[in-house]
Amino acid sequence: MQILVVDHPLVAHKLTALRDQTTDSPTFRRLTEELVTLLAYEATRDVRTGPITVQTPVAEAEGIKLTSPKPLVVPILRAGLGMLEGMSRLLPTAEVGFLGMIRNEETLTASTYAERLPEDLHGRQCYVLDPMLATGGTLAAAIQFLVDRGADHITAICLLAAPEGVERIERELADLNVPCTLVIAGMDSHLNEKGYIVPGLGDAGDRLYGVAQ
Ligand SMILES: O=P(O)(O)OC[C@H]1O[C@H](OP(=O)(O)OP(=O)(O)O)[C@H](O)[C@@H]1O
Ligand SMILES: O=c1cc[nH]c(=O)[nH]1
Ligand SMILES: [Mg+2]
Repeated sequence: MQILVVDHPLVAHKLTALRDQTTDSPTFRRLTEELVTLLAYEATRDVRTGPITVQTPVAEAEGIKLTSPKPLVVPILRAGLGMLEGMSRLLPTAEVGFLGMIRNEETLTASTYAERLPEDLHGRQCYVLDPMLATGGTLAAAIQFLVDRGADHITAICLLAAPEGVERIERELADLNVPCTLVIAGMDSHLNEKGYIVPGLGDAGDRLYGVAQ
């Protein structure tokens, strides 16, 4: 897996504000959207394009356009939903599929509770959105799910990752014959005993949407 930590002062500035526990939910949602748009700029460098000629008022110009099939953006509910608007701003013509996944906070095992994706993903580039890559169980399962449906190019966009989670994904998906890139705003220090990213930003879903019951 190729890993890209986006090194930019605006990304670092917004990420710091996001981490701050005094940042309220509306501000957290806005910062998440802004950060994702910045990350998406880097994450879409490999988006598939083809040549096109357009007529300017002056002359013909050679250019490019996004090709078919359209890229598929896959936010992982709940917290990944907070990243969709920021991604759509950059890739408005992409299609969107949904995966609902929850991590059991005792066992730290991820399970899927909802899925609304095309049955056939052959030839599709997929952009997975999830703010937190902690133990890596959720993202590893999501990537495997998309590859099993035929996706042939995966880019995961996360805000924060823990080294343990990245290692797990690299280990579990070592035999994947699909190019896989991870784009993140920051690589944090480690996981604590509860599987939270340290220093992290807390529970991303709760900070976006309030405490789940
Ligand atoms: O790398 P992992 O150890 O699997 O943990 C990361 C997952 O945990 C969070 O979701 P959560 O299960 O809290 O669901 P939520 O988005 O509904 O809050 C986060 O958004 C990831 O999906
Ligand atoms: O630090 C963490 C770990 C998992 N999920 C979160 O929202 N935050
Ligand atoms: Mg959560």
